[in-house]
Parts: sequence; C-alpha cells; structure tokens
Amino acid sequence: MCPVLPSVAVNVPWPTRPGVISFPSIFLLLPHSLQPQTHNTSQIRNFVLVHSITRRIIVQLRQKRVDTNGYCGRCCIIRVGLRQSFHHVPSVIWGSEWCLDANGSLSIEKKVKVVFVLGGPGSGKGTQCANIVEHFGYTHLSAGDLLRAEIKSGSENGTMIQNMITEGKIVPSEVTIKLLQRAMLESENDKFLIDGFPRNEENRAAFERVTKIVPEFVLFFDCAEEEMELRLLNRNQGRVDDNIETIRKRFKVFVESSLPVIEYYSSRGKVRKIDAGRSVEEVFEAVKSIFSSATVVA
Ligand SMILES: Nc1ncnc2c1ncn2[C@@H]1O[C@H](COP(=O)(O)OP(=O)(O)O)[C@@H](O)[C@H]1O
Ligand SMILES: O=c1ccn([C@@H]2O[C@H](COP(=O)(O)OP(=O)(O)O)[C@@H](O)[C@H]2O)c(=O)[nH]1
Repeated sequence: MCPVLPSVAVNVPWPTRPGVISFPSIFLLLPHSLQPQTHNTSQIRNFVLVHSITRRIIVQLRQKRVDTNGYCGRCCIIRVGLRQSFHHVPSVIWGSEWCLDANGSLSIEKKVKVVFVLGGPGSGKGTQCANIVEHFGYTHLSAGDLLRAEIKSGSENGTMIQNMITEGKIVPSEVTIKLLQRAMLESENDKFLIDGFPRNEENRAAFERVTKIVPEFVLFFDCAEEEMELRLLNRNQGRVDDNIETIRKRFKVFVESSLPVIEYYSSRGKVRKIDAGRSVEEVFEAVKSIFSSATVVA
C-alpha cells in the first residue's frame, strides 16, 4: 500500500522510512484516472517523474499543496523502478512549473522567474539580494553560500570545493548546478535570485542546457576594484577567501571569466547595470526601480 495518499494499491514496496529513499529511484505521480493496473509504463503519458523525493514533497502532497496540473489532487505516487524504463518519455511534468526531462534533470517552465545577480567579489550582491527578498518576494540563492554549506555538510565534494574557494577558482558547473537545482526544487517559491552564478561561459551554457532556464534579466553590480577590496577586507565573516592574496586572484577570475558572461547577456539586452560604488541605500534605490519596472512589464 502507498502510505502517502489513500485508496491506492500498488504492488511496489514503499521504503520503510518515508523521506529516506535511496537514489536513483523513480516515482510517478499520476492522476487517479490513470492509475495503472499494471506497471506497463508505455501506457503512461501524464505523470511526474521525480528523480528523488524529499520529505518536503511528501508533505506537500499530503497537504495537497502541489498543483497537480488540474488533476484535483487525486493522485498516487508509485515507485516503479529504474530510470531506464522511461526512455520513451520526452518530458514529464509536475504541476505546471517543474519539469524533469528523461535524464532526470530538473528544468522549469515559463512560470519560474530567475534573475542572475552578478558583479565582482564585494560589489554588494548579497547585501542587495537581502533587500530584494524583503521587498519583492524572491528567494535568494547564493551559489557561494550553497557551496560553503556543501563543504560543511561533509559531502564527498567538500574538499575539492574548499580547495577551489581557497584558490579563488570556479567550482565545476555540474556541482554548482546540482546545488542550485536542488534548492529550487525544494523551495515553494517560483522567483529566484541566483547570486554569484554563472561565473564563466561554461557555467552559463551548462545551466541553460540542463535547466532550460533563461534569466528574466541580469542585475550587474558595477564597482571599482579598490572599493571592492576595501569592502572584502572589512567583511569580517571569517571567510577563507577574504584575504588579500585570494582577493586578487578572484578579481582576475572575475575579469577574465565572469565579465564575458555579462557581455553575453548584454548583447541580448538582458543586463541591468547598477553603479554599486555608492552607499547601500543609494544602490538599493536603483535596484528598486529596476524590479518595480520588471514587475510592471511582467
Ligand atoms: N554599498 C555598499 N557600501 C559599503 N559597503 C557595502 C556596500 N554593499 C555591501 N557592503 C559591505 O561590503 C561587504 C561585501 O558585501 P557583500 O554583499 O557580501 O558582497 P558580495 O556578495 O558581492 O561579495 C560586506 O561587508 C557588506 O556589508
Ligand atoms: O557559482 C559559483 C559561485 C562561487 N564559487 C566559488 O565561491 C567563491 C566565493 O563566491 P561568492 O559568490 O560567495 O563570493 P564573492 O566572490 O562574490 O564575494 C568564489 O570565489 C568561487 O571560488 C564558484 O566556484 N562558483
């Protein structure tokens, strides 16, 4: 029996401890009317394929807070087996927002808004993101914070990430994108500020390829190096990379690898550039006018 929603009988054993589910498992979320008598997946067209299922998803389903794309919450979740069974399925939909492709990659359809927040180290991205969250209801995803949390979690990538950050280098796209995807999947919000990513062309192309997300726009905090250096040396958050040697390396990486990303988006009319050398309040005034007009346009 499926313990998540009532009146659904399936032959597949549910994991003994909900929320602790081994990878890679495939879960189907089906409208009740399509509840299969067998597990003949070739008959199944409307469902959600979830590469992993978190406790949060289970809770949302229990509370029927997941929009099941018009299926009135009459759904069942069935654990059916390995990913290979689904090679015939081009894409699958969860509600109208989340999409996992046949490779199990998360992409998000139109409804989700992403704004990239870019600028040199110390330009004030994190500071202004906190203000934007408060005034405009976005969820702030700092790629750097996600990577630092990954180190703390004792992940197998922890040492590699730690070394990259200490050297001011860019962590492989695959690692950062997975963390961003996971954070977006677990959030109930549909508006995200992605802060400090993409940092190079490879980051940018990989993110678009994997998630199919194109940013609404790119907020670019433009600030002189001397000012950023002063700010970083005074940041006082105990970060291993806020020392003069690593700061200089980060500036070099920013100019050589990150500015081309900003130029790429600039050539597509997506960049909203802000003079970030002013006070926090003045910068936020400029930020506000950009987000206010973006809201009106949307
Ligand atoms: N406009 C500003 N003027 C002066 N100091 C600032 C300004 N914006 C941010 N700061 C300070 O500079 C440091 C770096 O800001 P932060 O937002 O962490 O930058 P980033 O996320 O771009 O690395 C922090 O100590 C922050 O308090
Ligand atoms: O997408 C990212 C974001 C951050 N970093 C690493 O994390 C460090 C700190 O980044 P963060 O955005 O937290 O700080 P900033 O340099 O903007 O102050 C960078 O120098 C990189 O080593 C990375 O590799 N990829």
